[in-house]
Amino acid sequence: MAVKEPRANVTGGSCHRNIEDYGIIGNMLTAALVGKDGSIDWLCLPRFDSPACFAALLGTPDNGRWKIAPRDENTLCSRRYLDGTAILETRFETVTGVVTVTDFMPLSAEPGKTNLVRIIAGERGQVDMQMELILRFSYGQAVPWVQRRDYGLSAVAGPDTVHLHTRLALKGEGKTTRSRFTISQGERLSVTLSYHASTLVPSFVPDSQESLQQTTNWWHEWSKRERHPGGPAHWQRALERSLITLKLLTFEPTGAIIAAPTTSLPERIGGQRNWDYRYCWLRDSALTLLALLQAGYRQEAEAWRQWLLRAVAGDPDQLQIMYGIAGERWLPELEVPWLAGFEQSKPVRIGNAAASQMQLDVYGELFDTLHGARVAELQQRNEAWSLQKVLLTTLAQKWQIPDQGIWEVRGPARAFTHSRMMVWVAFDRAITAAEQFHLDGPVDEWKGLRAMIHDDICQNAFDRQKNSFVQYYGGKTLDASLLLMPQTGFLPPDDPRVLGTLEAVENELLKDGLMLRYSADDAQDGMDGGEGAFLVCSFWLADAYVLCGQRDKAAIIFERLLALRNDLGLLSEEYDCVAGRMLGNFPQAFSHIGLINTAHNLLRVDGPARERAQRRG
Ligand SMILES: OC[C@H]1O[C@H](O[C@H]2O[C@H](CO)[C@@H](O)[C@H](O)[C@H]2O)[C@H](O)[C@@H](O)[C@@H]1O
Repeated sequence: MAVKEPRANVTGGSCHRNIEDYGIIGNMLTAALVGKDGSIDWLCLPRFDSPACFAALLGTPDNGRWKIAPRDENTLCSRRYLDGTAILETRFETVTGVVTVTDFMPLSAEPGKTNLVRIIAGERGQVDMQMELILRFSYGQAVPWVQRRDYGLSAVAGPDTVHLHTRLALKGEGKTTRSRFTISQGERLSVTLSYHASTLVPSFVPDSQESLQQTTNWWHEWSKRERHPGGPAHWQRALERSLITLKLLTFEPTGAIIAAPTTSLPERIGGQRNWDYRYCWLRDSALTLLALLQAGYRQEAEAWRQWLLRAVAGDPDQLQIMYGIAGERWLPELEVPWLAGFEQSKPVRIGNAAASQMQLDVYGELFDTLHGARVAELQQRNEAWSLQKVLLTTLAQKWQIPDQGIWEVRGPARAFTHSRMMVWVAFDRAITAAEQFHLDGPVDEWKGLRAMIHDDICQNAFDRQKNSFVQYYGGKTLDASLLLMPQTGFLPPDDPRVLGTLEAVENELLKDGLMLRYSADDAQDGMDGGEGAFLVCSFWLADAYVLCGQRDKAAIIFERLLALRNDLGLLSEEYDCVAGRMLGNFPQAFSHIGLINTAHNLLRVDGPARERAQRRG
């Protein structure tokens, strides 16, 4: 259901609205963020990780945007996705009438070509409208060569060409293309932006209405495949939206899954915790895959496994924690000096230096996921098992090396408890896989290592005074990732050390009812200033409650988290409880994975947390 709300100051010159004011549309090659005010402020072409041609999200309108909205700024705005689709409809109500703008990206038949269609429909009375198109390639910097065409216009900037197809009268004003028009009840107009590489031939959308129908049908077919766990209607709607959002974060040509389609949406307004998430983290994508798999989406799981085997192929010592969407390894981190940043949160970064970090937990996530895939009877692949055996040989040598941990700290490397626990998971799942599926390997040796790692963690990471495990060996601080202990099967949920940790984490990291991932003040994570509550950690708290038999508390926190979603059902990475607004990249896979898993944990006796714990050897 669309939520009607008054719009304040959303059509003025500044682009800065809240993160939750955006919706996402996409075609599994790239994605765009559409503001409540009808402005598309973020679009990278041709791929998720390509330079943006609309970058107003991280700067000013002059960094590129495409806005279609009533001329009258005094409008009521509401929006919704068409049921079971990624097609976004924004409805504007003015004193003279009502108009809807329907935005979508048809699925591309040719890789590298993208169309973005906007259909404007008069619903009641008459509405005076305006369109403003500011194309700035190369992350909001390069002004293209624009030419008028009988179908609209073409714009070329080096490797990139777009065409605008429309019957609207266009007018060039400075470096902006504008159109003013009136739409009456029953009238429909459409504008399509078509992208292709400058050396290729364009592909047009001949009939926008037909394309809308085809795109709707495609999404309906996809949504129908979902395995519903039942539950209250609003939970089911939330699950469906989260699954569609995860699907939008998959890169169809390779099967890669990105962490989020944006870069540098800040984890603290005005701060420097601004990172590029348009890449494929082994951790995030493995967890996405498990979430898709349990909802019945096996095809995506198989495609990701193929991506994985290609990406990590080669020398096991060169395993990275993240890759580009085609498996690229070199993701140098650069700053974009001409973009002012979301609400002046600088720098804007592209690329991510975390790619060269050591994070031992990824081994555990990989092994857990590959084991989950085997259990789900995805097609068996011998090369996957060969790769796993080689990785364990490397891991056996380096599991004691301090690392950067799940949170990718930029401070000192440490013996992080979560990293070591996930190393234990890697050996544990390998043992289970070998025994359950009769796969060959030095199982006794692995069992010895598994026992040694377990003892090591229990001796060095448990603080008797606090009656809790701690973030790293010898440390005093806590970490929300410790909540995963019972669901990895490392210790049973009724173990007094697990219950002690749950209580300590609640006491120290639960702020305003939401979880911090750690206390940034004493974490020495290499960055200044704190950050918001990290949403996936609150879902983990709910999962721990379910496992520890505190289901009512789990349901309360789950409802609280559902209420934080924006009016379209989307979540960013973090939440600022004081300001009551979203923080961090958006929409973020991690947060939506959390939502899906917790819903299943609450609804099914054999939910994913319990299922995961039972994978223990
Ligand atoms: O907080 C510092 C780090 O923040 C980012 O990493 C976070 O996002 C990743 C993708 O969702 C996730 O895998 C990781 O656990 C999170 O901490 C950023 O990408 C890093 O460069 C940065 O060091």
